[in-house]
Amino acid sequence: MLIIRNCMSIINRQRTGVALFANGNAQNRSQSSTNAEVKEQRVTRDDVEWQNARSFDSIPAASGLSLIYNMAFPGGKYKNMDLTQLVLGMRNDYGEFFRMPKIFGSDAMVITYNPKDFEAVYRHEGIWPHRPGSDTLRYHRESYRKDFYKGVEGLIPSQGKSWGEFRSIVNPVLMQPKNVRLYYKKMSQVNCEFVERIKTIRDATNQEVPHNFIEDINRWTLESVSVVALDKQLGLLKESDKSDNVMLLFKSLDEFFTYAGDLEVKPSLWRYVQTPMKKKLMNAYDNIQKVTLEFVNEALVRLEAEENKGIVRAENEKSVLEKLLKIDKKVATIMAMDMLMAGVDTTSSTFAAAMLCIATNPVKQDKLREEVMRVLPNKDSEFTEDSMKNVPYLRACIKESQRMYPLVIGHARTTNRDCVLSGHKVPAGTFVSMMPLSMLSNDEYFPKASEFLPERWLRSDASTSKCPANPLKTTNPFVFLPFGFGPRMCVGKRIVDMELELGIARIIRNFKVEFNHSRENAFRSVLINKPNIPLRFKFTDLDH
Ligand code: HEM
Repeated sequence: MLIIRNCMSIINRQRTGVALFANGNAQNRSQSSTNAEVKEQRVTRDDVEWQNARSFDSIPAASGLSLIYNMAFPGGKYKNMDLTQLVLGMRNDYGEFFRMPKIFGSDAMVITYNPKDFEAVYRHEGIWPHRPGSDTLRYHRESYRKDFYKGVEGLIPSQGKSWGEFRSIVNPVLMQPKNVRLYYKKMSQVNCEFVERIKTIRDATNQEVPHNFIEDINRWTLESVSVVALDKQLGLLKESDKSDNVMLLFKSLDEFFTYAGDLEVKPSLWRYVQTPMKKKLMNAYDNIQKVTLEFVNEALVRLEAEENKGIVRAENEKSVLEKLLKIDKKVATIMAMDMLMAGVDTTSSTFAAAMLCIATNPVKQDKLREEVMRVLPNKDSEFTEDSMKNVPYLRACIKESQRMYPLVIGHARTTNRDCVLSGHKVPAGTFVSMMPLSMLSNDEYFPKASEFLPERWLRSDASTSKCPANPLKTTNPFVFLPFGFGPRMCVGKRIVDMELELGIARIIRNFKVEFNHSRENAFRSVLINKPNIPLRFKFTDLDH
């Protein structure tokens, strides 16, 4: 999710005319200090590739003023475009490789649509890749509520190493067999509640869920990520059981996405004055912080009570939250907040994409159900680690839907070494935005790209040399990176895998799913690609 912010902040600086004129605000300082640090650590290259490359200045440059006009002013050709349209429009106008000039205090930036460049950037990113995060969240933590955060940056606005620490804690916990079983059990409970909710909200005559089904999906994803972030179920999928705090958290997470999307993408004066939307966003951040802190305090009381009763878990059986609490309560709270903020709309959009693809491809759905029936013989069977190792078609369906409806429009890094991109010298410290978007639907990279073909992600049987390579396989792995790449790839991937695989399997085991409405413009790019049509799926109960 963060990645898109980075793409956005590139565009944003060009888009928000006023923002370009200012220098010296907290956000700009953070960004430039990162770039300065990178430049200081720079290892000078003197190899043949570097010597032969053309200069940075010879990279075709977009005119800053025309970009500002086109993005921000009435009549500008990019003015009313969503991000996907903007990115495709700019490629048409400026080509596959160009730079945004160093104007009005912003750093020079390079935008590339060339997959060889993606590979070069990732291959040179080292173990601590740089990528700026959310400006509004950083402002909340570094300025607005600095007394609370006291320098703990968290994951989302991370310039530093929080994500490395998080990954080193979370991934081992989610790999311990005992923990995996426990999380499977908890997530299965959430998924069974989701199935029951679908049965309750669907229309009794046509079996379709209401037009605002995305809200129910959001409830499900928040409930699922809370199992990890807060060691707690919130009760959002049931009619009773919801405390005021839970509803405040749900509402504030929704507001965060709406307002941050608006402020970080569209022209806004928020960096200089207290706009009404900035006030609302700061209020949403305050509420997320307050409720998360209360839930973390609750968890501490729970754990203390357990300890007093003599219940002691071995180190390798401790939950993600317990491990984070061992570092520090504040760190645990901030990391939990970030999991909640990064883990709802992202997973909901990806789930919606998968369901749209599965619902509109009945032959693939039948094939998927056959596989699911083997691991879940009954509607209420339990998932086991072994069963989840045997669902290649389910995984392929999810991957293929991420290709057809990608969550993000691109990826970004501030290079920490000199790179040669599209034959040009790009010095360390340059903000590079990589845009694979149009390639995901291009036959050159994905044979029969317009078709939903999960088979392209299945391994051909390599045990026999007679077996031909999969002809549908992508021709370039750097084009499709739904969770990013390298040390800085999505820290939530393991959690997402569990949520989506278990959730989709349970739904396909319970229902035949159809979608009998138009899918035109099914998604719209705001910070991420979000569903743009009513998700009126038809869920028909399976007989057995
Ligand atoms: C299907 C759902 C999701 C997708 C497709 C997704 C995708 C991404 C991508 C592309 C990135 C940038 C990676 C890079 O630059 O290489 C990212 C970063 C991140 N994601 Fe996710 N994400 C999803 C769900 C989640 C969830 C559930 C969580 C939390 C538990 C999460 C937490 C984060 C965080 C904290 C970062 C920033 C990490 C950093 O700065 O190093 N994401 N995600």
